[in-house]
Amino acid sequence: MKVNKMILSVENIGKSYGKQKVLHGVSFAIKKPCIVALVGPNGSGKSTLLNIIANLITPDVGAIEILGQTNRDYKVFQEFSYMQDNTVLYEYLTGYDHLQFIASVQKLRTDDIKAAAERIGTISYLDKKVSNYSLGMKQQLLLTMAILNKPKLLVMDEPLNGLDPTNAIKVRNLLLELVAEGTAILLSSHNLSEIDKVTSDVMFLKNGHLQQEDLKALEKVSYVLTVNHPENGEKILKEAGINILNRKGNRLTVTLSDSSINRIFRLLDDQGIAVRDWEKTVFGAEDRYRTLFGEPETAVK
Ligand SMILES: Nc1ncnc2c1ncn2[C@@H]1O[C@H](COP(=O)(O)OP(=O)(O)OP(=O)(O)O)[C@@H](O)[C@H]1O
Repeated sequence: MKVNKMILSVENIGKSYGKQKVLHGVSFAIKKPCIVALVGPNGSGKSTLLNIIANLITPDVGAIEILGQTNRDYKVFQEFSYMQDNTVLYEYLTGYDHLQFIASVQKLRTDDIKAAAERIGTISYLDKKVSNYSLGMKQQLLLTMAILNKPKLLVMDEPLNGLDPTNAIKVRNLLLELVAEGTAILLSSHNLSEIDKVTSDVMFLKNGHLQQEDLKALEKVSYVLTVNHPENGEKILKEAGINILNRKGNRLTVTLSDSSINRIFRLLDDQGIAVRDWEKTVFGAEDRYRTLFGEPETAVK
């Protein structure tokens, strides 16, 4: 019988730098090709965790397995890839030099370099030195390096950094294509609206503790209604059991689980309250981040 191997297993990882405890008992698993996002404020330990997974940092406690093998076994690197930030690039080498180095260490073919570079769109500038690359070109070279070995697990530190909207769309599409081809992706990002577009599976790192959530399960639809009598409107909706998130000026924010917006319009209309405008929003990664980390709300217009 064929036993399906876990793609990534992170078990009880703890790490301190001197007296500062950065990660506490972090555990999670990725069982199938999908995109999982790691989110947390600056200094929350995201890079430390990714570096531990890639065996660049040794944890104080805990164990990592990639495709059923310990991450200390060099063989896992044939099926694993880690895209770090552009500080790992050598300015005085060309893009091709970087790819050739990986290909020779991993015993890949020259054809693999060409295929990866064509796929990402780096082929036209591979013979230029990295010192001549823009931020976006460096990011694309890092991506080409990351997919060269057709990894089963791809870990990415801020892959959406420094990309213009056109390239951000390309990278998003690439990530979704890779998942369809059987790659599991763990990525850290500060770009919460980009995360919302590729996954609802988000892990939040807060004070070294990990909280894994499926945002789809938490998804709430809310409506901001502009009404002529907000106080009365709030009272009527509350009495009808509708959850009012807040009232600011003449705007009421209501969250809906099973009630329909038409019921709300009817309730208000029956009492002579006019809805002058309304806007629908869906609870996403950014809203969850604010709930957890208390970021200030966007100013109400
Ligand atoms: N080598 C090190 N020695 C001492 N402290 C370190 C070291 N590396 C990281 N730290 C500290 O550990 C904490 C977590 O850092 P880490 O870089 O993992 O966070 P991060 O979430 O990736 O941050 P950012 O979003 O800013 O990249 C920070 O307080 C940082 O100062």
